[in-house]
Amino acid sequence: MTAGCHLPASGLLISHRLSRPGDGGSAISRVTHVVLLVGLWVCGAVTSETGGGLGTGCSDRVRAKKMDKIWGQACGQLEQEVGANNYNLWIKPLRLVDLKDGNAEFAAPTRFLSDWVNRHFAQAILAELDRLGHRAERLRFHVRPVGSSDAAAPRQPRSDRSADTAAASLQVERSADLGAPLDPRFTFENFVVGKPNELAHAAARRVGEGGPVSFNPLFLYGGVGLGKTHLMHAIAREYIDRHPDHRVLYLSAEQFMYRFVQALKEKTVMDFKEMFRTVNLLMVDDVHFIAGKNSTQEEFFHTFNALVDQGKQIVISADRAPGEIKGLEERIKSRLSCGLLADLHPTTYELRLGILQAKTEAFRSQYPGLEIAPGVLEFLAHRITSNVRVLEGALQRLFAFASLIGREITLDMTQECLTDILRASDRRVSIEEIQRKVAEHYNIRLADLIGPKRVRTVARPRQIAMYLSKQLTNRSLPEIGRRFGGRDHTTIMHGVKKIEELAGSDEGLSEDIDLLKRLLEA
Ligand SMILES: Nc1ncnc2c1ncn2[C@@H]1O[C@H](COP(=O)(O)OP(=O)(O)OP(=O)(O)O)[C@@H](O)[C@H]1O
Repeated sequence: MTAGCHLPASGLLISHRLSRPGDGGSAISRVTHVVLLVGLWVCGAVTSETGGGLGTGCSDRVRAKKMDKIWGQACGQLEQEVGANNYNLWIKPLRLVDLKDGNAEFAAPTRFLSDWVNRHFAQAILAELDRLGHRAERLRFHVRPVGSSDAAAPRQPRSDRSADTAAASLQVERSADLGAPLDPRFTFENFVVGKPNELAHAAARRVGEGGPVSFNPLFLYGGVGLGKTHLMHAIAREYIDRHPDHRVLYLSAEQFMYRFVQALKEKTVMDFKEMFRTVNLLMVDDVHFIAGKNSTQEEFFHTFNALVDQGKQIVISADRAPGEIKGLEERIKSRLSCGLLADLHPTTYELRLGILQAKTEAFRSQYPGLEIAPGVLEFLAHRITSNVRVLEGALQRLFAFASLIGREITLDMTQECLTDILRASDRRVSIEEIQRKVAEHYNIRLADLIGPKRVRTVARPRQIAMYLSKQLTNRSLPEIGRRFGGRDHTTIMHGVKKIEELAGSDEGLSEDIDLLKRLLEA
């Protein structure tokens, strides 16, 4: 997809060239990370600059009527296809103004909305127009308040247009009442709680309730696919349900930067600030993205402070703790660490099994009548330890495969159908498993292995576990340190080096390590 901006005489025209259906994955299926944007910013700034008619006269009025009719026909089907929330939030505010030269031209209330539609719904819209016999290659957007003027209306005086801008703002704002286009699966009810995520889950629930702010920000962090986004969506959903009149802004740090840079370019920084500083709940995903991006960090810092000063809640997610994000300014690290840091730890066997059982229940309604043999879920929970996304994908594949061939899911089928996933998982072992195996092997308590005891009988196995964690996982030294009772990364480095040295001269130790590796990789 390519996008470009042109400035025709009548106003800002954003044009986007789209790949046709079949060129790539479905646009809708890619909508996983969602922004619920309830904002005045883009509306006010862009529309006041860019309102304007497409032309006047009788033929324009006829065309406008025709376009309304076509769009009316398309909308019914689109609503079904993208769901009521997405439809109300993103598609309903559009108005079709022309179909010509391979372009489907729309009036859109804000540039943000047009960008979003273009990224996520263009293929659905083009396909629907095609189905109705109006083939177009791409969408183009005239950014202006949709309700203010149609294709036939003359350009309005500036004072009238500002009233329309307010109307458009309201339209976008009201759409929040309809609910956010959040992933419907990412709810608290669907989140399986276990030891590794219980703190993060409890804190997320508290924020979702929207009571008095007790920790600000809530900082959720953890490795890939462990449920950060799931919890963020669940918070947003719960919060909106309980406070339909509040303003929630949920976006990735990348989007924050993009919006900020755009505001700088368009000299709309004040609107940007206004939008971010008037929300009740700000949620920023993947904050590590702004590391090293100085002016974005600066703006983020001020936004953050302004909201905290007003007692507004902030929720942040990242792949690691603030102190471990390289390139993040110290003052931001310190602000982010002021609230509650909730770590989503790697899953345990019990949690994985619980998640598999819950997902199996959900799949049963999708694949009625499919049986799953005893032991299959236990096998998967034991073998696939990398992350929940992979686990979920494996189960989905199994169900799809079994339903195709119409047979019960057995252990043999599982091994055959998931060879690649199992092989890839074999290479990944969790630090927790390493610790457990090492503790078992040396017959010491797991708590001692992780704890502060310095006696040799505990300290040496601990170093072996550190060494194996470095060798068999892709965790960084600080991450390993965290899982060894919050030890500093230099301690881990020292432990790893010590074992490397000793293994060269101590045959018994080297055999022990080989045996442990084989056990862990079995
Ligand atoms: N405890 C859980 N219960 C149920 N499903 C879970 C749980 N943890 C993760 N999942 C599921 O695993 C998948 C991956 O989770 P999610 O996208 O939230 O991970 P993430 O931590 O945001 O990963 P990334 O860092 O890659 O963005 C989702 O489908 C989510 O629903």
